[in-house]
Amino acid sequence: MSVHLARDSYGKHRVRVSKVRRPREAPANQERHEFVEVSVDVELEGDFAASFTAGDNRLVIATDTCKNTVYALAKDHDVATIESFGLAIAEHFLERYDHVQLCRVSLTETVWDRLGESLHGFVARDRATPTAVVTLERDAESEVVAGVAKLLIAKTTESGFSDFHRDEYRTLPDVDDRILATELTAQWLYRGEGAGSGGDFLGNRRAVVDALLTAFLDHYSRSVQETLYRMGSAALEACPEADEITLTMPNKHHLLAKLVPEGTTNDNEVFVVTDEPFGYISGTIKR
Ligand SMILES: O=c1[nH]c(=O)c2[nH]c(=O)[nH]c2[nH]1
Repeated sequence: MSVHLARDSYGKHRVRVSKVRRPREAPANQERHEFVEVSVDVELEGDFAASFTAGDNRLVIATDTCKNTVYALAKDHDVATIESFGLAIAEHFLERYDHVQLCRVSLTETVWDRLGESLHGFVARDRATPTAVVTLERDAESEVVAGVAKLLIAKTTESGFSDFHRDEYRTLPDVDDRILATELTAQWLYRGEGAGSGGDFLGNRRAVVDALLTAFLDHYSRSVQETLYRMGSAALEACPEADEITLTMPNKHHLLAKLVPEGTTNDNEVFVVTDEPFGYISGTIKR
């Protein structure tokens, strides 16, 4: 039997690093700190086939070395955005190692919000997580996919679902007033110029998330599908540098509860919240 290595990559995942930005103008407990935390996945492709097929490790940059590199770069970089930090990491691997052909860096940020007015106290936000996937390949256009995950949003009216396909399997009635709830994931793509280290990733991120949330609310939703398309279109309008955006919007169902005693009315007030099964709607909108 003849086989060959069709594709390979390797690297280190979940390199978790935090950074305190300190002005160093006063004692630690009297100066205002900034605190960021990022989980980084580094993947390399290049001249590594021999390590798979012949046990030849000479060109292998150990995954442990990949991990050390992330910490080393975190010292020199301000980690102002995960997009720019990801670019710095990917650029390092391509510049330092001629035999690396492609470096993909995937990052997830744990956002620490300032605790009140404290100089150095923070509380973690476990929602609306910023994400980024940076892919740099030799002699190819750079690509940065910025995103947000776990953005749980709901509206308690201005949503319905009716006039959908009728056949013998359908039991769901038309409804013109329901809860629309979803855990939004959005990923928008920058290519070429827009994917450079000079990109305004933070400003664009704010504009995209703002546009998504505004568009979630600004219309009567006839379906998750329609709302997804309107949200994605608004995001592209708000961020000219992004070429396309992919949204996934699982339908977090809130079903009208049947109340006892028999005959009690439920005027759209009490709902059964179900995790499974759930509707899953996704779409990519391009310019
Ligand atoms: O917005 C919706 N889209 C669907 O495709 C669908 N299917 C369903 O059962 N409820 C809904 N709601």
